[in-house]
Amino acid sequence: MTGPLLELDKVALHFGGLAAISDLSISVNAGEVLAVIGPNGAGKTSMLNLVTRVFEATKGRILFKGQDIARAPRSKIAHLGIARTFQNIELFDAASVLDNLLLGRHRFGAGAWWQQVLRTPGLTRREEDHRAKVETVIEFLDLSAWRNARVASLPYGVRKVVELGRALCSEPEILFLDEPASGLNPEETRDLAFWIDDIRTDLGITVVMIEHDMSLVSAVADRVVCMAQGRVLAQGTSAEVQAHPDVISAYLGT
Ligand SMILES: Nc1ncnc2c1ncn2[C@@H]1O[C@H](COP(=O)(O)OP(=O)(O)OP(=O)(O)O)[C@@H](O)[C@H]1O
Repeated sequence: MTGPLLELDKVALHFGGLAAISDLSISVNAGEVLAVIGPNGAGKTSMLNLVTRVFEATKGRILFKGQDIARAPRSKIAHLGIARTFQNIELFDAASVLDNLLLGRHRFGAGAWWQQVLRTPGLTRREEDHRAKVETVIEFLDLSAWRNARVASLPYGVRKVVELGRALCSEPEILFLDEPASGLNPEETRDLAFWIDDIRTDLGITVVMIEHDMSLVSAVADRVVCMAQGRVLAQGTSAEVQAHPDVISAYLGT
């Protein structure tokens, strides 16, 4: 594939009279960790909600591997290989860690109804494949101690890891993380930095991370985009973006 893995091309999103995103163009290269930073209300989560089709762009194109997905059905997004986590963790609290992770496999299907009724060998094989993949994710994220625990009983930091695990179970090509470090203690944030690096290096998954914690951004991002008022204000390395005068003014509100 030539060109970026994902490209937002002059995208806009309006809520009534409010322009949450205006003329936004961002490229994501395969294999990179891109951090998106910006002050509150800059449009970072809206951008992610456009790519994952929670919202529909008012204008512009969103190209994933060259295909415009700006108006694709929401149900198609996971099938294309795009996964995400949420700012406010979205898991099934009453279910176990294992069952939540198995839900991450839904894009690969549960088998036709007749296979389920007849318990065909094909279905059994498919279920075994799902279990095996989930076990690799449990090992990768060091979740084995929590495998059978109900999500509701888990500490906040572990729930965040489970949500990351569920996204990985869908074997995405690109993974969006919405404020992955929020609510984590320094040790958990350090673990997260290692995992993000391993997700890119060992699993070959491209990562786009919306994050306020600049220590995490500096530790893992190859490139940083700073958004403000629904647009790109600056982009470059973490050091370049943090030193940019427009970025400093946007954070100071001047
Ligand atoms: N569903 C919605 N309806 C109306 N306005 C919305 C909606 N979602 C977001 N907005 C508005 O769009 C703008 C961008 O919000 P968004 O949540 O994308 O910013 P953000 O950069 O992610 O902020 P934060 O860092 O605080 O999460 C804000 O003015 C917000 O109030």
